[in-house]
Amino acid sequence: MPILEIKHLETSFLTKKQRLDAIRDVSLRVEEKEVLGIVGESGSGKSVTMKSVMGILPSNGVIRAGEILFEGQSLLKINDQDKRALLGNEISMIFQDPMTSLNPLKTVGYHIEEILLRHRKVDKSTAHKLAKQVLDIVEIPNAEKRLTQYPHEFSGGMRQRVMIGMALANEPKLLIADEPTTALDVTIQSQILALIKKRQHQNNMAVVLITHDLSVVYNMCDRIIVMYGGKIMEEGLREEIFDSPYKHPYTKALMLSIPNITDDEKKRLVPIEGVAPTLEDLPEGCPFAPRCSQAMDICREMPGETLFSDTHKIYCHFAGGESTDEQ
Ligand SMILES: Nc1ncnc2c1ncn2[C@@H]1O[C@H](COP(=O)(O)OP(=O)(O)OP(=O)(O)O)[C@@H](O)[C@H]1O
Repeated sequence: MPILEIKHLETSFLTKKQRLDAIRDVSLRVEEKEVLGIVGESGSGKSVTMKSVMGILPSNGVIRAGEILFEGQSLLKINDQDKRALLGNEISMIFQDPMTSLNPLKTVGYHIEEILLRHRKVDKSTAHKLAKQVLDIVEIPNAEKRLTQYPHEFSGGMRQRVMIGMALANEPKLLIADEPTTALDVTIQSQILALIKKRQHQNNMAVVLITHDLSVVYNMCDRIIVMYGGKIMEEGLREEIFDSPYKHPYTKALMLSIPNITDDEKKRLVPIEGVAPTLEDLPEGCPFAPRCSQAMDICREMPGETLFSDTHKIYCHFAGGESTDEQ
C-alpha cells in the first residue's frame, strides 16, 4: 500500500470575482521509503497540492473533489483530533523560509521541546534531553548552548537545520519538503539536501521534495512528477524522466533551460519562451500549449495519459515527440 495516495484532487481558490482552479485532477502516490520529487515552474501547483494534504490551505482555498489517503486512511474524512495527531507526528512538512515557522520570541529549545511534549508522552526533562539529540541529528554543534538561543542567532542554513530537526523529532513516516533550500546559497543547499537524504535513509522515511530545480530532483529523487498549470504533465522514475527519449515538451523545455546535469559538456541554455499562465487565464486543454513549439489545434483538448512503462506516464497528444502533422 502506498504511504500517501492522492486521487483526482481538485483544489480551488474562491475570490470575490471567480473560482480559480489551482489543482485539476491530480492523482499521485508516494511509496514507503521513496523520495518523490515534484518539479515545475513557479505557480504550477506543487505547494498547493501538498498544502491540500496537510490541510493548511489559505483561508480561501477549498478542496472541491478527490481523495487523500495516508496509509489507506482518508485525510479528508478523519476528525480534527486524529488529524492533529497525525500531522507533525507521522507526516511533517518543512518550508522554504524557516522564519515563518519559528517564533522569534521563543528559544530554539522551546520550539523542539514543544513538538516533543505535544506528540510524545514525555516529561520536560526528557524532552530537553531529546531536543539535544535532535540538534545532534541535524549536525548542529554545541547543542546545550544552542537550545537556549533564539532563531535570529542562527544563520539561514542553521535555521533550516532546526526546522528539519523539528520535522524529524517524532520520526515521521513521511516528510514533505517544500523548496527547503531555495533561500540558501549553493554550498549550504547541498549540505541540507545531504542531511535530508541521510535521515531519509536512516529512518526509512518517505520524502516528497518540492522544487523548481531539476538538478535537485536529479540528485535526490527516485521518482519525479512534473507539474504545470495545476496538472501533472509527466511522471516517471528518475532515469525515465532524464534518460528516456520520450519526454513531455514541457519536461524537455525545463531541461534545456538549466545547466546540463548529466554531463559536464557546456551547452547553451534555452529559456522557456513566454510566461506561465495565471489561474485567471488558463487555456482550455493542455495548459502548456500556448508556450509549446509542438502545439496544434488538438491541444485545445486536455490529452489523456500515454503509458511508456508501468511507471512512466506522459500527458501530451504527441507523447514521444512524434508529430502527426504530415506537412
Ligand atoms: N490564496 C490564494 N488565492 C488565489 N490563488 C492562489 C492562492 N494561493 C496560491 N494561489 C495560486 O495557486 C497556483 C498554484 O500555486 P503554488 O504555490 O502551488 O505553486 P508552486 O508550483 O508551488 O509555485 P511556487 O514555487 O512559486 O510556490 C498559483 O497560480 C498561485 O497564484
